[in-house]
Amino acid sequence: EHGSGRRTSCTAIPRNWTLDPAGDWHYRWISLMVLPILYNWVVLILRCCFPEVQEAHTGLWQALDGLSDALYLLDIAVHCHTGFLEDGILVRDISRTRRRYLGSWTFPWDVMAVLPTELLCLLPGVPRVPGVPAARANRCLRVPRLFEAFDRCETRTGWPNVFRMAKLMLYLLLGIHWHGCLYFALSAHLGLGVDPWVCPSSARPLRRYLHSFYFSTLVLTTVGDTPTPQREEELLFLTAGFLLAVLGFATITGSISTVIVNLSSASTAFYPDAGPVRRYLRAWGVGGRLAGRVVRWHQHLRAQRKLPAEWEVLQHLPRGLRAEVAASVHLEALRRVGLFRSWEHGVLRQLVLRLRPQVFGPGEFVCRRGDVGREMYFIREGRLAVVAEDGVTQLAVLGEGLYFGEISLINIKGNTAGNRRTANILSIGYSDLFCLGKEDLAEVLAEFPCARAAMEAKGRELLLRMGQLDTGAEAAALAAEAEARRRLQGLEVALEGLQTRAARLLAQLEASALRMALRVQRLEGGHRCGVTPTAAAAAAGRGRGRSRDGDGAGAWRFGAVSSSGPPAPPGRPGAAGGTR
Ligand SMILES: Nc1ncnc2c1ncn2[C@@H]1O[C@@H]2COP(=O)(O)O[C@H]2[C@H]1O
Repeated sequence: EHGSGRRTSCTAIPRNWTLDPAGDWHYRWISLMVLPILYNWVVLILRCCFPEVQEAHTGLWQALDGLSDALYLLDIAVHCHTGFLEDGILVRDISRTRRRYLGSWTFPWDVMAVLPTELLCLLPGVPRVPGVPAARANRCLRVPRLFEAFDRCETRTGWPNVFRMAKLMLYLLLGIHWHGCLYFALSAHLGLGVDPWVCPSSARPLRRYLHSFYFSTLVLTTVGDTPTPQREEELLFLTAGFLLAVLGFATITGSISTVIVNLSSASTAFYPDAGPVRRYLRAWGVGGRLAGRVVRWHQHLRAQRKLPAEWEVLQHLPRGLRAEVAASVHLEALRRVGLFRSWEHGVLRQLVLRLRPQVFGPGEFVCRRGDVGREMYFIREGRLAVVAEDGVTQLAVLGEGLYFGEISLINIKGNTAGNRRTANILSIGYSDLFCLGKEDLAEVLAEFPCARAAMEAKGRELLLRMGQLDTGAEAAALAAEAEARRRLQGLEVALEGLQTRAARLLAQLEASALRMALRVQRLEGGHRCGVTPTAAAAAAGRGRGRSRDGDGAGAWRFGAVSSSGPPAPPGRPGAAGGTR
């Protein structure tokens, strides 16, 4: 979590260390900060309203107050050293994190929460009570940090709904605690035990507190079974309490019901709801055994924790993360499929995203002979029978780690059924399958010719056994394939020969162009100061370049002898002057 390795001379902590706001250490720290904040929220009001509690343990309160203040101050330092995200990158520069915190809205609140307001008691005229609790009321201003800690914990915990319930209960208890303390303060102001409504004058502070807490529970839970208020102050206090109960408690109980609804909706997100299907069946008058099978199928999913709708649950995750989650859940099961055993981890991770879990109940046909094949299946759990045309005779039983339904998808030569199912497949008990679509299978097999070969070999064997392989057609297809391959090879060889010939012709053309240039130079040499061999060669070279561009022989214009002359080759000053 450190910004750099620079260390102070007296401590092992680097001076410019920073915390990652999403990291573990930050989480631990804000979880720790819950304690002093709750301490101030619970104890200050208690000490204010129950002076005997304050006086009985003055030393303890002073020590705890000091500790809470130290944590508050330390939290400001932690704030200054907490990184932040900018363009998705964590900024760990201390000067920037500090500047950001000082400019944030929380900073003034944090400072106000640690101001030593109890020093006001030292002013002349103010009664000198050590650690006056009311003067420390500003310590309750740290509550945003408490909410931050709760939010973080809610996202991290594996039991968010339990946590939400616990949080609501805490708010509830805190509300009753504050109301009880205020009730006792009012009772003490009016006189303890002067009428049935106020707190009785009991000797023990615990008893007084418990009575107040009980009274407030009755008021705030709107039970209302309290003694009738006698005085105006009592009437006002009770009315305010009931109003608070209506508003606050309605909110809290509403939140609790939301949590409960969330609990049930979380499970319906995992498992399909049987209700609508049952209502649909009832609406169409479908009952009896079929409706029973539908109900039993839904029950099986819940009882065995089978999640056929898991992709809907994961759909909002980015693809890479989804692949990792799916792989961590299903990879072990995929490894048990013989076909995949030798496949690489990365490939299986890609494959797992294409697989759809499906659960079939007892006696259900997964596919029927003659249907067009659109997907194949890998058996994760369960037993399935290959059933003869009579629908009863079992030709084979397939179990965990095997696959079926591939023959109609992979176009085996000589397969008389074409793209139609060659057999009936019946689920004997409940079968948990992975389903792979035809297009997805084609893509996977294109990447893995070995897997295709293995599948084709197995499929051929089955077709042969079932008498659905036309060996003549297979041989003809193989021969046609071999012939096509042979022709293709022939065409490739011919093409290669043509390319060689074309290259040779081009070379000949260039050579003759060069020869011609030299001859022209020699012919002109007698009359004028002629073209140098170098310039002629350069001109020939230019001609070569053109002819390659497709300009052909027409591009040769004896540039070497034109009035402008060819440009001088780089690095040879004076060469241009030597063209004539
Ligand atoms: N005798 C058999 N033993 C095992 N599996 C079979 C047998 N006959 C057919 N199958 C499988 O059942 C599947 C039915 O659909 P397909 O024809 O697509 O592919 C078939 C094979 O995968």
